[in-house]
Amino acid sequence: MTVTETVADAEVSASPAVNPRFVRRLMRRPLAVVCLAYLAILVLIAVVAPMLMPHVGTDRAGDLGTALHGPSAAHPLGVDSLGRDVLQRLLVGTRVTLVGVVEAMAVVLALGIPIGLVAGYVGGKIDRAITWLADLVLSLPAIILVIVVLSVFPQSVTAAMVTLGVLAAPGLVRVVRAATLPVREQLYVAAARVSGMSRTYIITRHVLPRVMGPIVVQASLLAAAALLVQTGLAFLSLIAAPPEPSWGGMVADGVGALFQQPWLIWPPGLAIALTVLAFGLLGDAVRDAGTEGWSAKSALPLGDKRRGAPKRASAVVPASTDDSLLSVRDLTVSYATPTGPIRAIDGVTFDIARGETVGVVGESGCGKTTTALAVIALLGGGGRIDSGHVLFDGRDLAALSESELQAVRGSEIGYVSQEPMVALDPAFRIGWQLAEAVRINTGMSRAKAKRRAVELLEQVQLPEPHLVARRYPHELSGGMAQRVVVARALAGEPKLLIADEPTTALDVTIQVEILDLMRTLQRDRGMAIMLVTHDLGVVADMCDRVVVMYAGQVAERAGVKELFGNPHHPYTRALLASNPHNQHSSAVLPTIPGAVPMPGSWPQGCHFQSRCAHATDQCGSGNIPLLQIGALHEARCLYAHQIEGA
Ligand SMILES: Nc1ncnc2c1ncn2[C@@H]1O[C@H](COP(=O)(O)OP(=O)(O)OP(=O)(O)O)[C@@H](O)[C@H]1O
Repeated sequence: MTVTETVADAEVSASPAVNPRFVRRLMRRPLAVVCLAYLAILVLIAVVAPMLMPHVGTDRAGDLGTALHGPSAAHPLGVDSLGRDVLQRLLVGTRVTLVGVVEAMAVVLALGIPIGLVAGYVGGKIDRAITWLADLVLSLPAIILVIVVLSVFPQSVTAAMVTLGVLAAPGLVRVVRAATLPVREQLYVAAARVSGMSRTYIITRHVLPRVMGPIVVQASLLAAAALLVQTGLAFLSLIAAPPEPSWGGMVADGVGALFQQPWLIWPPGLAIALTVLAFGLLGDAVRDAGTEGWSAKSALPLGDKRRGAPKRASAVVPASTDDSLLSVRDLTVSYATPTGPIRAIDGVTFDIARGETVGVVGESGCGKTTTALAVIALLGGGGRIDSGHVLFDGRDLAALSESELQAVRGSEIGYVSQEPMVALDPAFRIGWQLAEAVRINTGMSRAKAKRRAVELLEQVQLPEPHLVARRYPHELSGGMAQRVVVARALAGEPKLLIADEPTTALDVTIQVEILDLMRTLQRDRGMAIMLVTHDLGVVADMCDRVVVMYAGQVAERAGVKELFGNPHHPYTRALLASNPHNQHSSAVLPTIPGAVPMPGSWPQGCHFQSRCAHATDQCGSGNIPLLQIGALHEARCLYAHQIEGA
């Protein structure tokens, strides 16, 4: 048996919902076991008791001579005011009580979970509309509406409990929405989108399992509330009319005979209290067992900047250069802020040819990540492409719909982020996550996709790939996790790999290994790479061409040797001078005074002028164009031709 066949049998496809580890964790909790056993017995009683004792539901009276007798051998829980056996009525009354709870909960869950997930995940206007509607429904007086419904459907348990379910669902909607918001920002959700997965698939596979904890807790509280409302309505004889036994009705009987036989309220009262307690304690135990297995590392938020970019109408699309795989043309991106939109990317243009590695460099805040995310339309936090084109293999990605983009992401463009640990879903085994990406991007069968997952792990040089496939993300080191993320990016055999600082979170020796791996994969597959990095050493080592970005603009672009040997923009020169790789003496490392201006506070004219030793008055007026220095060399500086050599 080969390594790949072994994993096909392995637990690659285990999902948290059926995860035996979860069941084991739950069963380790004595309270959970007791509550489960109690509720299981109740369900059994609800099913069996009415069948074994059909007369109990219709008996208007029993032996009146024994009425209000306390517990005895013949009647272990005593006799009610009409001479009927309390134990029998309690057992048969379980059905109507539980059916009411199940009906209400079915409605609450069927409405609350999907609507809450959509509100939290999709956001925007849909979220606002759902939240408004939920608040409106929650402000309605539930009990009064239930009573109004009962006036139309007298004594109908179903009508009462369905109405209650509809009125209680907004509470669950709010909880699910609130739990979905942070999950939506997780890198592994963005990674799933980059892998080409549909919105519905991501919501059900990646978001829903992570919000199950709050759902279970809220559902258990709502079940307890539904039980109390149901028994309350029965107490008032609004549902389950006598002689039908119900726990609420039995409490009412007990209250009627409180002074002659106070014992009568104890059996139904205790049954109600214990069942409410069981729902609550079980909910807590399920939540704790479910979250215990997740790695704390997975909780790192993605940050504001990685969510879907709105689609933009296509204008006249310029042609890309002949051999270009990716041609970014005059790309302008802005972020919505409380004070209005601010421009973060201003007219960025560059090309990446097939099989070529292009480095995008610049200080923090220059717009490298925004540019990378705009290419695959994964801008977040109110980011949108205002103008420009992202021409990829003949199509303008900036004008495609979300579903068209799904077909490109993952299968044609892979994405590797800087935080491998949070780019993997902590709830799934590595093999499952890779197989899922393979299946979605290639349409392979499940069995083939599992084998391909292990092949990919072999290709990224992970030792014992079949064992790695069985592990969860928190069981991997940072370097291993980044190899897995690279493997997943390769699942669809992309033509372009966007690597956004792929080694930043790794230590130095692992950085070298990951870069070597990317180089090897690129050579073997002829894939193009867009490498976003701060590290000029990495650029020199890996790239064919370089795009230097400063404050949202391209400051200079050239072939790597040309740029390092003959930089013409003062910013490029300053960056190279402050590069520790260039320092051969023990002299103090030069730094660039000042800081990159924030979007919204860019100066008129040259964005670099306030930090530039060559700046003149002329630099502060008008747009500074990119000047041609050589065939493939341009710099955005009025004095570019006067500035020579490194
Ligand atoms: N959601 C957002 N809302 C407002 N401004 C944002 C948002 N995301 C990013 N920005 C701003 O856009 C600018 C460019 O950010 P970006 O992350 O693209 O820069 P970067 O060069 O990739 O930086 P780093 O190397 O630190 O990742 C920054 O000034 C940043 O503060």
